[in-house]
Amino acid sequence: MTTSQKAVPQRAENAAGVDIVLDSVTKRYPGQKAAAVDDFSLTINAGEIVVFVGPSGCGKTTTMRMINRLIEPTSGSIFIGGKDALSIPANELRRSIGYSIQQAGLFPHMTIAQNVSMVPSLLKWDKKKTAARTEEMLHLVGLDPAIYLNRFPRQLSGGQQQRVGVARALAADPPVLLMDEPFGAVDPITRASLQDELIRLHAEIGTTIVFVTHDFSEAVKLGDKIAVLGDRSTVEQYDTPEAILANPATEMVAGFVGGGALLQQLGLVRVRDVDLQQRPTAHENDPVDDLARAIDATDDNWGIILDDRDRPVRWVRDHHLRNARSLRDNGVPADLVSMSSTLQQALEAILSTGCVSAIVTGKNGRYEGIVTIETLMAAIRDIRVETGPDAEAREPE
Ligand SMILES: Nc1ncnc2c1ncn2[C@@H]1O[C@H](COP(=O)(O)OP(=O)(O)OP(=O)(O)O)[C@@H](O)[C@H]1O
Repeated sequence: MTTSQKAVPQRAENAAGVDIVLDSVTKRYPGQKAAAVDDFSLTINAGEIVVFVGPSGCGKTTTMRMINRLIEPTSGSIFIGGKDALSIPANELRRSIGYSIQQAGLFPHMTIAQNVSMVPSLLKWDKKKTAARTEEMLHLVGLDPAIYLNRFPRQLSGGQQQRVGVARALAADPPVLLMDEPFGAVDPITRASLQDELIRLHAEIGTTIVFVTHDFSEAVKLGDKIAVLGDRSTVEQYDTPEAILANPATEMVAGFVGGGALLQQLGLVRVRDVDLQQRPTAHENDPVDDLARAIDATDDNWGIILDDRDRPVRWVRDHHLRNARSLRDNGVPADLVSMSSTLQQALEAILSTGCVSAIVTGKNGRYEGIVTIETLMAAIRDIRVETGPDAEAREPE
């Protein structure tokens, strides 16, 4: 195991989500000649995160919104958990599908408690159950109910509002969650930590998630599968991030990810050639509280335990440390890459374990830092600039 937000806790075996099947779905907006979504077919397996990624205007949002019928398809069928979504009254359908959008879409005049409890209230859950669920949801997204329940959205940061948006979308325990660029409006650091939160949350609840983004690195990080969409929601490729990175099916997909040649080029760059990130570390005999505090002070929620020769042995998440008396035997054994590993090896380590980062060791196996999927995406971007079609024509600096 390499270190990972994505791998911990392990995905629920009995996924709570349901299959979604879109069969020849077409949407033609009134007055439009061409369809916005043309004959779209895709099966989304229960409990998976599937990311729709593609250029602006290609039809991602339209496709997603047809699943909860915020947009009615012109033709085609949609089955959710085997039920014909088009034959269920739209309001009823929407209560069974969580929906989270950019800037959270919270009601500004309602408290956080009222926002989160909206769907349970509509479903006429009793007050006690609703209140308990609201608190549970805030805990789940990392917000202390004692502090936030009675606040209004304007009294929260953008990232906190986004967390409340996710809590609201999941409050009634829907088997399906639709997320339309939910993290598009927050800064990159908050965004990375919201992505990590989503991975953790999904592993706990097993909901089927359909996620729309423009950002391929976000798709790689979050997706069990990625659907790369072209014009009118044509499915250019639908596969795991690993398979898409290794074998882009079309030129358009290759344009998004850089192609197989690029992967080989990743094999030419060493881990020592990129900027490593850091996470809090502690030795096995150090006080638990010190590491817990150091982790708390970061935007991520994990750290690394070293042996007495500074070699990484395990990594821990904040929850591993709650009530722990010692760092010894705490956490998850770490798989490692070295400073001389290639970025391709680091990528393989990350992808083969479904992780989002790998711990790096240097001389004598000592801890040096971590490589994340973002580091690799940045390296890919650099390689593209250096070797892209315009590279030769460029003036030397
Ligand atoms: N209500 C509408 N009426 C008419 N045309 C629309 C409507 N909504 C979207 N469209 C058109 O349908 C096409 C697909 O739009 P859609 O919003 O689904 O794309 P998208 O891939 O989600 O785009 P973006 O990434 O920019 O949000 C676009 O050409 C858009 O102009």
